[in-house]
Amino acid sequence: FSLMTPLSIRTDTTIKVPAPPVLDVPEVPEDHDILLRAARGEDVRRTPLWMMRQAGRYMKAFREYSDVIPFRTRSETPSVAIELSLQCVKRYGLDGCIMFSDILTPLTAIGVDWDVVKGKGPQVTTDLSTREGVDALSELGNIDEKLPFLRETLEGLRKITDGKTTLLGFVGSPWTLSAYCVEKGGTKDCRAFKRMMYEEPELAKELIDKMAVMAGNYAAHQVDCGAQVIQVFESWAHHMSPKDFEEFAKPAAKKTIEIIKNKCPDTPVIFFANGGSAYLELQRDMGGDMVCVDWQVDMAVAREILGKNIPISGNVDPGVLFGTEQQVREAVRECVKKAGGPGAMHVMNLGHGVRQGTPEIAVEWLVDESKRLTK
Ligand SMILES: Cc1c2[nH]c(c1CCC(=O)O)Cc1[nH]c(c(CCC(=O)O)c1C)Cc1[nH]c(c(CCC(=O)O)c1C)Cc1[nH]c(c(C)c1CCC(=O)O)C2
Repeated sequence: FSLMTPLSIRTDTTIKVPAPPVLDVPEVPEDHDILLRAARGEDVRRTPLWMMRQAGRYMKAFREYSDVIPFRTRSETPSVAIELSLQCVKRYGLDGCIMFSDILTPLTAIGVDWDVVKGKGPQVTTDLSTREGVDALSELGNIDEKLPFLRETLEGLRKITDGKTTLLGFVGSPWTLSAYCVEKGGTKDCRAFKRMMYEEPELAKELIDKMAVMAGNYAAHQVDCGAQVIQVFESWAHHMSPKDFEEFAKPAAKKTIEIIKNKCPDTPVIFFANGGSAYLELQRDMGGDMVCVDWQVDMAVAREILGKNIPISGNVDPGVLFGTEQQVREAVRECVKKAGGPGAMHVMNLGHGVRQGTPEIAVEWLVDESKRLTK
């Protein structure tokens, strides 16, 4: 799609693809790359912030796209992906801009078919529960050839965000990606993948290992395209016991992180295990630079378990955004205080993604309160 052509998605709807956007937020010299610097553990004057799922359906401006353009078209058309990544940054002045994409996006390049179906969520159609399925996976290969939109999106975003906000890339963790594939989408109890893990542990580990290599190289490619920080999402940590995490997920996530750090030693890596705060002590040695914690653990407890020297990210309860202004502001103040005070090796975030239906004004309160707190 060229930037100026109208993008016809349905016969009854035409949505104009925006001209290349400018990021109309003031440049604050002392905040230049504040998120990047905090993720590296450097001294900063306040706690920087971004939010998981900051680009999403809670925003009216986003729904104008998501109501009419299917997910994959939206995330794989650079001009649209750039616009959707920036909407929330422009509106709220966030310190981080995460590219609009999905953890499933790279699966296409290794021969896995998937889509996001309205009302159903992600759906995987390739069968990866068998030996034949796992053997049939291809190597990631040349990403610029297989997923050309990625470079265009990230390079475009970096040009616009440079000096104003930090550009984040991301990947799914190998265990979560494998589970998504074997479950063929969302799941209540992860039954099919658990069966594979217990009945055929070697096959499950082979699949997870292939995902580990893919995710590491895919993330390194994002850095090559302009991403400044990488977050690794173990989104389904809540399906794991500490033992499962140690045996199946952790070695593979460490391998992904190791690949990224070997190829991009200067790029901070954040590891996030959603629902994994019950085994935070197992996440001290992931090999990344920062641990992001979910909202089920008190920030003071998380800080205690991880120690003062590990940069920490999180963990305001996304549900608080349905509360009053006072409650939102209080939650931010408490989180910053418990993490060690403004700028104390902490990146403010929610403990998981912004929920659908979240009032847009509540996000304004959260951002405003975070930015008010300085050293
Ligand atoms: C588990 C996971 C997925 N995708 C992702 C994760 C890890 C983060 C987490 O733990 O939540 C990662 C992701 N997905 C999306 C982003 C964009 C950047 C951002 O965080 O703002 C990111 C970082 C856009 C998206 N990816 C998806 C949406 C919603 C569907 C849409 O916009 O049409 C968005 C905004 C699709 C998707 N993709 C996935 C889910 C659960 C869904 C929602 C399904 C639904 O509610 O219909 C898988």
